[in-house]
Amino acid sequence: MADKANPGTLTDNSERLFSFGVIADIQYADLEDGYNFQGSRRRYYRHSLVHLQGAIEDWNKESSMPCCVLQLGDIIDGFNAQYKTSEESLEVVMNTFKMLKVPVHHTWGNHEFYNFSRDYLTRSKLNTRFLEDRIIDHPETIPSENYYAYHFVPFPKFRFILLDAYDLSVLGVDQSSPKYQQCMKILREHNPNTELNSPQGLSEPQFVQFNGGFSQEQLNWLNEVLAFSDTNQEKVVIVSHLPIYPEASDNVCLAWNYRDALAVIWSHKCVVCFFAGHTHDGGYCEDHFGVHHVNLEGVIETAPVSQAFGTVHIYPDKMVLKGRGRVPDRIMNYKKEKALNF
Ligand SMILES: Nc1ncnc2c1ncn2[C@@H]1O[C@H](COP(=O)(O)OP(=O)(O)O)[C@@H](O)[C@H]1O
Repeated sequence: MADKANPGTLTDNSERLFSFGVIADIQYADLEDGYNFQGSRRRYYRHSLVHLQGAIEDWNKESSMPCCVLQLGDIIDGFNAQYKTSEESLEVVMNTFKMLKVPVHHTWGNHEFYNFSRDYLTRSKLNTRFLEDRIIDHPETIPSENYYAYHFVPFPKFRFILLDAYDLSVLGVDQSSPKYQQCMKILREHNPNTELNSPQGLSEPQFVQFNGGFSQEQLNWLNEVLAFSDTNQEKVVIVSHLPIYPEASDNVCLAWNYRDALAVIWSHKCVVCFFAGHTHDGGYCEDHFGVHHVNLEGVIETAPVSQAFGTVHIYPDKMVLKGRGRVPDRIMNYKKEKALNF
């Protein structure tokens, strides 16, 4: 929980192109503090809203205003469903986000599905697909309605892709639906435990009920968007609630078919970094293909004395994460041949 000694001295403003904000796992609930399942980490359900307010104040005050904020999922806690406060709590958090002067892109995590069905989410303010950019004459880059994913271009030559890591999941879908049956089959094939949230004894511990995965349809779409970005020499940032790179994450927290997502990403040269939430502890690794995997520290497990959010500044040759509180600063260089000429 140690805060950084010397944040903010990473680089100068001279060649900065644009910036964006990142925040993960707010998990707000109007409840007393609690603990995670293992009882090892305190969860500050009420204070998470204060953390969000602080983050928004900082982003609004930044000298170069971020173009947008990426909310990496789990915006309210699953406990809200138990106390029948889901809609009320979502309203409280969304009203807080209204203070932000720039658009926010909302990702969906497991806690969204503890509180709401997929149909409800699709109709809710958490569906920010209206912020997508469509590529004229390239219909293969338009996502289908079967999953919640889209892409947008906040700055020329930089494409952001928001992925649906619960596209394959038993959460939020009608138990009588074929999709539920298909996903339950996948889960049970990999997890023989009676308690499907338990990874005990699993060779692939990510196959638990609180995770999910990417359908082949979504991966095919991702492949098309990345092919377009390669052809047009774009840089790509990908966002998902679930992480996909084992060395940057707790193995239990990975997307079910993280290898399939990696295979698509690694078959293209355009992806610079992959942001995820879910783990709460944070993590980072640059993979062998030069993709930077950042797991953001979760707001919910951040003590009131600290903070957990960041601003990413984009330069022609790198992205620089300026973390606040327990989010560390990171310099994420593009591979040499990938540096942009501006
Ligand atoms: N090892 C485990 N065994 C059984 N159930 C678990 C285990 N870990 C988590 N769970 C359950 O899975 C659900 C999600 O876990 P939780 O840690 O709260 O997720 P998140 O980190 O997304 O908040 C909770 O209902 C929790 O009780």
